Amino acid sequence: MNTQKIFISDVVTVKSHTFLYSGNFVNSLNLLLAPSLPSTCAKKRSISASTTRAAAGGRHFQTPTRIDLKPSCFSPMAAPTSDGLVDDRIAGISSAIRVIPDFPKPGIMFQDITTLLLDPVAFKNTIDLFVERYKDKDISVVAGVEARGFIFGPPIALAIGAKFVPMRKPNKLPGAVISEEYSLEYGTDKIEMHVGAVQEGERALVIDDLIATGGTLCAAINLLERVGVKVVECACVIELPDLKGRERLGDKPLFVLVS
Ligand SMILES: O=P(O)(O)OC[C@H]1O[C@H](OP(=O)(O)OP(=O)(O)O)[C@H](O)[C@@H]1O
Ligand SMILES: Nc1ncnc2[nH]cnc12
Repeated sequence: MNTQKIFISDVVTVKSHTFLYSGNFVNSLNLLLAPSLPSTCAKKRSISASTTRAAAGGRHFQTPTRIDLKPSCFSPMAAPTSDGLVDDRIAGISSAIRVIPDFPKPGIMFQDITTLLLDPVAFKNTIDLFVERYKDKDISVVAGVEARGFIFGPPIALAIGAKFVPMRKPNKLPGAVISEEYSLEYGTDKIEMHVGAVQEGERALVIDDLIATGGTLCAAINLLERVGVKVVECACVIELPDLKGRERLGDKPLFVLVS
């Protein structure tokens, strides 16, 4: 395996939460860290058509219609595995993630994992890296956060012999639920879990595609801990470190592949 040394940051706690898509600052990060990226990374894309989507919690985004699904810019850097070494599969995962400037609104560099899903090798490597890490950790619950945690969570759960528990946006689950509210830039949002999906004393992994401010993962952790589940770790494909979501998780370990 080809490896290189990488710094891993520690986990600390912050209390406040502001929801934001990681915009300007990730933009500058990409430009700083990836001087060899195609120049289209820095340019605004033309929007050929748009539709308005009302998202959960009242967020309204102008959604550009795109023509191609080929990677046009790449995530700037591969993140470490737990031992401070970079697995050589990480570079392929990183380069399969497309970055869309100005989506869903101007100034935001959207980390698009749909291109990762189009690459069976990179997608499998993503799942394998998580499975290798969690297969011997006595985890009985993989909790995935809607929507993109539903893509990565189930194959990990199947591979490690755990159940998959969806943590859904409000009013989607048909049975009795417990809810956890969390703050957004403007207003609040909520995630919900079915009552009885997990039992006190179980050990859980929380999985999502990306951590930005950390509000979503915090809410997922709180939901599980409220019913007596031990959250062993949170795992994401992507971390946007400058948004300090890791700090918001307090002493809860966070494992990411790409940042
Ligand atoms: O760390 P945070 O600041 O909480 O942000 C991270 C969350 O934001 C994105 O989901 P989004 O809320 O856009 O929902 P979606 O997956 O349904 O599009 C992402 O998939 C995470 O779940
Ligand atoms: N920049 C970003 N790309 C994709 N999902 C996000 N969720 C929050 N910020 C995001």
